[in-house]
Amino acid sequence: MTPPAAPLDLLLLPTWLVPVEPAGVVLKEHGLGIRDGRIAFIGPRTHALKLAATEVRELPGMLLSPGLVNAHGHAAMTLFRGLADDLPLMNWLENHIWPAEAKWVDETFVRDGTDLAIAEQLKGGITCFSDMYFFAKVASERVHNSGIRAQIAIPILDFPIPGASSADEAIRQGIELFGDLKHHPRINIAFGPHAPYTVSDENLEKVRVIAEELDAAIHMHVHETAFEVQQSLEHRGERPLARLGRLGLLGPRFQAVHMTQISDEDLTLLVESNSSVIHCPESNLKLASGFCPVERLWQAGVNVAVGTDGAASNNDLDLLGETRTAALLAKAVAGSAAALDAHRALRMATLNGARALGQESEIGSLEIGKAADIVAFDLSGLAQQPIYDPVSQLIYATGRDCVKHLWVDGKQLLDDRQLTRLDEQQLCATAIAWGQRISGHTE
Ligand SMILES: CSC[C@H]1O[C@@H](n2cnc3c(O)ncnc32)[C@H](O)[C@@H]1O
Ligand SMILES: [Zn+2]
Repeated sequence: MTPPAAPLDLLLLPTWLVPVEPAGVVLKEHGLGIRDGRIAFIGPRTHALKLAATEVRELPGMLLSPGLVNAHGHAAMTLFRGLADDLPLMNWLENHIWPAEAKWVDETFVRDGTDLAIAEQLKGGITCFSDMYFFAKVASERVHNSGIRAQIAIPILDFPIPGASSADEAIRQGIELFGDLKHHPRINIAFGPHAPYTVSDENLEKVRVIAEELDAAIHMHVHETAFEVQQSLEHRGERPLARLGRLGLLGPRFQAVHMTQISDEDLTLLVESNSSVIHCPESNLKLASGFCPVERLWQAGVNVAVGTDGAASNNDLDLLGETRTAALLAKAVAGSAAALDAHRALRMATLNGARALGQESEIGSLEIGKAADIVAFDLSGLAQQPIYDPVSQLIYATGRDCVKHLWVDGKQLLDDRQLTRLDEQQLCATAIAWGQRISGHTE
């Protein structure tokens, strides 16, 4: 006789359950059970109600989906939100953001800015984010404390940055943090060479060797603008992606952020290397950087995920809104209304993000055995009625204010829109104080 299964810790009974895998499926009258932080049951409601469960939550009018994965951002830059708007990339970076970072970014800044970013992301349905910012150890501590999941990419540039006096120093710190956190259940350390125009061949080679040795991901801004490609052609005689290919960086662990410029040769390199592309449409629009041809990449078989980029170039960390922008923009860029339909857009914001971060066996879809990283969207409001296809409604007609509950590893981090582990009022007060200091109102 097989012993009866242990009771579920939690049984969720939503109106719609969208597993994302298999693609295009919407389950009605179904339940999802969680045990020990993992998805232990998905099945018809009638069956679910016969199971022993410590807690049962009816979720009427709600759609349960995998937590959103924000595949690119600079978390602590929340404290620079709105500091330098309406500028093109290099002017924005060189004349505004890098000077502000040199003046203000220290461990306290990263602590407070990362906490603010985590809170904003949890409230927006994001259960996992990728971060690429200074003082990565501090960011990893904030992720650990908050309960969210993250990939933390160690920033590497040829020049001194806050927290590291050289690329060698940054790489050394990265190796140490990788070792410290290699068994962490929610944190992965990656290497983040900033961009082709800020990292030499010599330092890129070092990153390749270390990432290969540790089996770590490489996360990098690539082909963000036409200017970047043109400069590289003028000074090096090759396109940045081709250079990365020549140096051996491309591969399934490579995450190319932006990719607004894609030649036929670039596409072949991405496909053959099985690299992922991280699309950040709102940052690309705001900095007038260009358009990533998502549908062309998708049809060629490239894994495309979505990211917000930092709050200084977006200016929010709203991945649901970003996904809507991505879906709309993809149609305009492809010249086809069928490009990036709502179901594929949701897949891009969940399972593709998980895959880009090397996490698809753990997260990104609601499947038995995966971590219980789940979000409940409330579709009962008037702006969502009537509902023919709840996924269409979610992508095209729903804002992040409809995020009602959220779990990471089965732990509830958002309950009825309230953060369970972070103090929202305190976070606001701290952010306001930083804003006053930075804009020169005090001190
Ligand atoms: C490598 S640490 C982060 C570094 O990148 C800067 N940054 C933020 N957004 C962008 C972007 O869209 N393109 C290039 N660089 C960006 C950030 O300010 C830090 O200096
Ligand atoms: Zn970025």
